[in-house]
Amino acid sequence: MTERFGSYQNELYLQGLGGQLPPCSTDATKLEASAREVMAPGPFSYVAGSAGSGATARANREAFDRWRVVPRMLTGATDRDLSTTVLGTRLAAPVAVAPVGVQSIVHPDAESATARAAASTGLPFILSTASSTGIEDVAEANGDGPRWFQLYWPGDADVCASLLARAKAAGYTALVVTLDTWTLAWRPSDLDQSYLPFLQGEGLAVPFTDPVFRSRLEKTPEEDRGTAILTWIGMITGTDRTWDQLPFLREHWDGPIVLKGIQHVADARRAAEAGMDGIVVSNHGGRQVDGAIGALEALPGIVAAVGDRLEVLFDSGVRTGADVLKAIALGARAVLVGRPWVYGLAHAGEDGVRHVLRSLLADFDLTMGLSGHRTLADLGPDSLQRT
Ligand SMILES: Cc1cc2nc3c(=O)[nH]c(=O)nc-3n(C[C@H](O)[C@H](O)[C@H](O)COP(=O)(O)O)c2cc1C
Ligand SMILES: CCCCC(=O)C(=O)O
Repeated sequence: MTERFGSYQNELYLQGLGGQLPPCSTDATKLEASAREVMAPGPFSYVAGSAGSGATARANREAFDRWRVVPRMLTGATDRDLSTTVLGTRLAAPVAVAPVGVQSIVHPDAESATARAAASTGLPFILSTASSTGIEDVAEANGDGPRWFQLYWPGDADVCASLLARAKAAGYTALVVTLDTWTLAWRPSDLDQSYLPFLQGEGLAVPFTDPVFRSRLEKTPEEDRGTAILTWIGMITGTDRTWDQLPFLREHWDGPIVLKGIQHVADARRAAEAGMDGIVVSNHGGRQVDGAIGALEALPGIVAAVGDRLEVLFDSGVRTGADVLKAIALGARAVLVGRPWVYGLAHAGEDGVRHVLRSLLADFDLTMGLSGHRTLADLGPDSLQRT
């Protein structure tokens, strides 16, 4: 499966000849500034914001800057193959669309637009439990595209089992269990505006369409949206989870299971001992623990400790093709990308998401080639230098 992602560069130049400009910047580091212009203040600060002082979000970017690519020449890298297999899913490139909740606050087409854009670029779409579009509706929009399901683990075991059964039946092949957000962090940008996204718009379709969740309510979500939302938030936050509870997930999910939000080597080892199929080294894009290490700083040690026992994925701060290259060179099997495509969604719905994803892939493809790497297997610590 060789795909020329870099050809998007020519496509954009040619479109320019016809007077057509891209729907938003091709530079993900500029998208935040332009998204501020097109988004309402509450949704913008929710998406762009981070925990506390923002130190962790900054550390994520600084961590990428500390590593530099050392290009090689005359390696035959004009013909590249970026494909790989991640969690049993064959992918044209090692990139996935990170789970992001309540996308209806960003664009009315919400998760369906993102799921279509992901499918058309061949990247896995990861549906958040906190989505504004339901499990089955997103699966329909995603069509034949690869899709995984992200779980905020509800305290109510029957509700959890019901969500997992629906996700499985709707063709989501891997389960991504997010551990780092069992309650929301101190997020001053949201608090300054008293803005809680879950209370906006039509509500949360994943639980609202679930028969078991609905059976727990005195009034339906249609009759009393506020109580339904608060009941749901109560179910997915504050529950005391420990390592010994992971077998429950195995009992109810027969595909690959990945733990998202791992930063400590000891936790990575525990995930491997618990028989997990993978982990996502992530600090939730700096949105949870203020003052945490840059996520990329955690990656090499974790790969050294467990890389031969489970698949190590990575997110938090990926913005450019070089960032993808660096994370893969440091041992990640694939990266997840969050905010950049959310800004694409804000600018131009499905087209905006597709543009951001295709731009990242093109940048990655060209950077791979120009630095002399033909396949992902060519990447390793030798490709980088720490500055
Ligand atoms: C607006 C927003 C909502 C998010 N919602 C979820 C979610 O529902 N579930 C989840 O596991 N992670 C969620 N995340 C975290 C992302 O999956 C991912 O870890 C993070 O965005 C990666 O960092 P990046 O934005 O720097 O790429 C959210 C992130 C953002 C920005
Ligand atoms: C409890 C759902 C939290 C959504 C999320 O993950 C985020 O805002 O970062």
